[in-house]
Amino acid sequence: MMGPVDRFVNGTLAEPAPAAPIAKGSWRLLLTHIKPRKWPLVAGGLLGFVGGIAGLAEPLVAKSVIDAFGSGASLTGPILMLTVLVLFGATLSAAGTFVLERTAESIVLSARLGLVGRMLRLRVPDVDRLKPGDLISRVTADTTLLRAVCTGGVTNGITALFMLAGCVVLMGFMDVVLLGVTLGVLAVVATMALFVFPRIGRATTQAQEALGEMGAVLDRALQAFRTVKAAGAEERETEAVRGAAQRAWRKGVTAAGWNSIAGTATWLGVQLSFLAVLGVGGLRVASGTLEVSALIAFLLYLFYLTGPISMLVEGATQLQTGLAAVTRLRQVEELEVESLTPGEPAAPGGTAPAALTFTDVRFHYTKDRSPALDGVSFEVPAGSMTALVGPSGAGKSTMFALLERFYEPDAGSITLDGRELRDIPLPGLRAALGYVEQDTPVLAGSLRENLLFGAPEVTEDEVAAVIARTQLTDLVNRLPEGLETQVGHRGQMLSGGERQRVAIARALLRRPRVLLLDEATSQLDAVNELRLREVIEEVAATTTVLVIAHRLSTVTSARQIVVLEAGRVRAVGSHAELVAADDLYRELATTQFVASGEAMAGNAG
Ligand SMILES: Nc1ncnc2c1ncn2[C@@H]1O[C@H](COP(=O)(O)OP(=O)(O)OP(=O)(O)O)[C@@H](O)[C@H]1O
Repeated sequence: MMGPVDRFVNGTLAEPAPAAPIAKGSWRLLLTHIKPRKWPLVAGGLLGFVGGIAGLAEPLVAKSVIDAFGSGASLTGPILMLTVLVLFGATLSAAGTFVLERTAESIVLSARLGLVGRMLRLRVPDVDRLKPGDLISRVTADTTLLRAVCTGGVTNGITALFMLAGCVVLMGFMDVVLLGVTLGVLAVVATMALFVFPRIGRATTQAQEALGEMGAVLDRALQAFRTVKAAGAEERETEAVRGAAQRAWRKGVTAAGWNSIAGTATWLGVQLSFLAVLGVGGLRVASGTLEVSALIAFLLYLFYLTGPISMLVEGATQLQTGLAAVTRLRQVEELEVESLTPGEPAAPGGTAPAALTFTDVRFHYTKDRSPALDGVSFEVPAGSMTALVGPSGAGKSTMFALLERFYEPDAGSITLDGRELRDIPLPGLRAALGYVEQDTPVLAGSLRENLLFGAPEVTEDEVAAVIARTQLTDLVNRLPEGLETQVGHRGQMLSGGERQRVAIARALLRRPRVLLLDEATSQLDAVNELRLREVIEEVAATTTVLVIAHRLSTVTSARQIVVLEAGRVRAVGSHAELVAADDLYRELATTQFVASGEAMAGNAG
């Protein structure tokens, strides 16, 4: 069966689809991240604000120091006060910055934990569609963008709004007409900003998407590291990563361009207001309706306004960046996750072998493709071995995927000991099934970690018993550090046969009621072949075994063999019966099963 990684290994990377617009729900999602930490954010903002006001008072105190020079009064008092004010302002500002940054880090952490918590519980069809590298970049890079929105976006924005409001009120006291002129000019600038901000958001989303693509290409190259080298594809893969990196750069530059337009427009707005106020104010002074001092004070306020307006623009920009990130987080957060709360055991019977039945099971991966399973019915009796055989693409792995409920059938019924699979809580169902995949069944880490992967609580005695059952004792004795030996990325340090038996041992340690075994297609040497056969036969004596068989030695030891072709059951029977009665089976047995013709003839006879 094709895994999610394979799906992205084909072909070169296409240009990403245009960035999804920032959806309305993103605002809500941004708030849900920020809301639980609103008080620390307010506290940090307030500390910074008060620190800033203390800074504003410094010139006044400095003035009294200078006045004291002139009048010959003692300097100690004013200097002491100035020192206290400087220290006070600096301490408050530093504390404010720290509280803000810490809160922002906490928001990033909780967004990451939330995503990570969902990631491994996503449903298989969704992960088939998404690229692993892109998912990783959502957890790492996109969450980081939330930091800026919390520190700059929210707090700067709120502080600036306060300052702006204060300033506008004071300007209104000075002269309402001039305030009208100022606001008129600024309104034009604000309208322009409304045009620019969504573009900053869109460019940021595209930059993040390109970054995700870069992660995806890197991931596929590292997953298939040996293949990349063997195929001499280093340069092409590097080029693909480079392409994605450059796309991220281009979009980053676009965002920077819009950013600078927003900044310049702000500056221009204030300058234009200044000219307009100077013109209108000059006329009013000339006509005697305004005092010169009021005009000067008004102009000073106008310059003071530059600060909060710039902060506001910066805040709005950062808000757009945060929204872009949140939009990408939201795409993952909206995916359904599997319910993994521990449920009742799969069915009464503890670890006793279970029977399986498929009744008229139909299943499509996608609606535009022909069905992978098209009315499949057969039974797997408890406590014996059933082999599934059929040409490539017949639907064998799909059956395992439906049994594990990675996908749900479109129609028909699958039961475990008479109980519909969909009525069994997922953890219980998966605990009842031991699943050995065909590819990469061994993970990086020690041999012990690999064995205990699905059952961390088993005893040493159980581990020893399963090692003996799966004929791994020699291997463990041979390895320099026994069970503690590191097996390398995907178990590279073990042979194919050993990997398969380690995976079987891992599945058995969960004491499954049915073992689903997707046999490796690779050729094993005679010793490993014999061992595998003995292990499977031994397991089948006490557990139900359903095996996707690629070896003659396996099919000949199966109680029954189910022949699949193009999603349908073609025949069911023993090896001898099928060799006699089914053309396809005979052909598979002579040409496809991994074994010599002599063995086949001998077994068939
Ligand atoms: N995740 C998937 N998404 C879409 N189509 C898929 C997916 N997995 C398998 N298929 C398709 O479904 C059909 C059955 O595939 P399946 O992997 O079950 O075959 P198989 O009998 O196990 O083949 P093989 O022996 O080569 O592993 C094939 O046509 C395959 O291309």
